[in-house]
This record gives sequence, C-alpha cells and structure tokens, in this order.
Amino acid sequence: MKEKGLLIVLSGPSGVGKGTVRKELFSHPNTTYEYSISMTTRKPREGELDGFDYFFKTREEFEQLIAQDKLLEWAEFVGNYYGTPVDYVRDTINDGRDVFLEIEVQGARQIREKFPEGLFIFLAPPSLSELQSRLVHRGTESDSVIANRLETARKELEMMNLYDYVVENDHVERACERIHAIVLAEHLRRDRVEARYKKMLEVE
Ligand SMILES: Nc1nc2c(ncn2[C@@H]2O[C@H](COP(=O)(O)OP(=O)(O)O)[C@@H](O)[C@H]2O)c(=O)[nH]1
Ligand SMILES: Nc1ncnc2c1ncn2[C@@H]1O[C@H](COP(=O)(O)OP(=O)(O)O)[C@@H](O)[C@H]1O
Repeated sequence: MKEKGLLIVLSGPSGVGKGTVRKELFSHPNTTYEYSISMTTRKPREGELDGFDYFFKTREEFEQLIAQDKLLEWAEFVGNYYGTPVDYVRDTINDGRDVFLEIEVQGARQIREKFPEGLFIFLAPPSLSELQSRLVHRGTESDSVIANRLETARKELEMMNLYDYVVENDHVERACERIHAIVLAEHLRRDRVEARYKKMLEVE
C-alpha cells in the first residue's frame, strides 16, 4: 500500500507572518509540499485571485459547504469564515504527497482532534510588541480591526503548548529553514518507526 503523505499544519497569531513564511516556502522549487487553498467569505484584497489565494465564497455558499461536510475544519475569524476543503486534503495525502495548511488556531485545534497524526507547527513572534508593529505596518486593516486581532492574538499565544513544534519567526528565511528541517526530521522519524515495525513483524 502507498505510504500516506504528511499533513503539515502551520498556525499562530494573526500578523506573526504565517502568510509571508508560507509564500516564501512555496516560492522555492524544491518545496515538495502541496499548499491547500482555503475557502473564505472575506473579500479579496487588492491583487488576490480566486482559486489562487483563496476560493472566495458568499456566506450562503460557505454555510452550504459546512452543511455538506465538505470542510475538514472551519472557523469564524474576525467576522469571516475560513475553512479547509476536505476532499483535496484527503486525496493528496492518500496519494502519498504532503499537504501544507496555513490556518488560524481554532481550525488547527479542530484538526488536532480529528487528525492527531498531523504535524503541528506554531509560528511565534519574537515579542508581542513586534507582533503589534507587524500588524500596523502591513496596513491592510483599520485600527479597530488591528486592536481586535491583537486581543485575539494574546489568547492564541496561550495555545502554543498544544503544538509539536514552536518556530520563532524572527527572520523569514530562517523560519522557513526551521520548518523544512522539522518536516525532514518527521519523515525520517516516521520511516524509522515504519521500518522497525516491519522488521518486528518479519521476526515473529
Ligand atoms: N481555520 C482556518 N483558518 C484559515 C484558513 N485559511 C486561512 N486561515 C487563517 O485566517 C486568518 C485570516 O486570514 P487573512 O484574512 O488572509 O489575513 P492574514 O493571514 O492575517 O493576512 C489567518 O490566521 C489565516 O491563517 C482555513 O482554511 N481555516
Ligand atoms: N520575520 C519577519 N520580520 C519582519 N516582518 C515580518 C516577518 N514576517 C512577516 N513580516 C511582516 O509582518 C506582517 C504580517 O505578516 P503576515 O504574513 O501577513 O501575517 P499572518 O499571515 O500571520 O497574519 C507583514 O507586513 C509582513 O511583511
């Protein structure tokens, strides 16, 4: 039977740099993971494309996806729905390829419960003040949305201990190298466990 791919979940507070790190990871031709494009009811930002950055949906369409069980997880984050298409994730993993999700912490928690064999990586800011300054400098949200996201971020940081790894996003390239190293180590670990298990079965 074909060995399954890994489900890699990158999460962390808003503004920590998840999107930036993910784009950097996927800008390298040697990145072998497949990025799962999420569904959202958020309006596209300038330059964002449907089917590339997100699948942009109306609230009615999204609620229908929930009702039809088409989402591996979903969450309402600062007034909008976000969710992961279950078929894409299942088919890709079953085909032996690694899937990479970049999602907020409520969704990551749901996946941890449904799919504990996933690899959970928390992207952490160097400090809360650096997190605030990243949100302000990004300039995509109003002051009230930033205040709301920062308040949420404080609670999100408390969930760090539920993850397999914490990666500090001090420099984007360094954070990417750490993520690559973690995925590689996890593959080696799983291969070793698998080989050992097969060997034990042979002996008995
Ligand atoms: N639960 C969940 N969160 C998602 C999904 N896709 C994106 N997100 C998260 O939703 C949050 C808001 O995303 P977005 O509006 O693009 O803003 P930004 O990432 O803060 O620039 C971020 O924390 C994303 O990681 C998803 O499929 N499920
Ligand atoms: N390592 C880093 N050092 C400095 N700024 C960063 C770093 N990573 C991301 N940023 C900046 O922080 C802001 C938030 O990053 P973003 O990727 O949108 O965060 P998230 O997806 O977690 O909400 C952006 O302006 C981005 O350019």
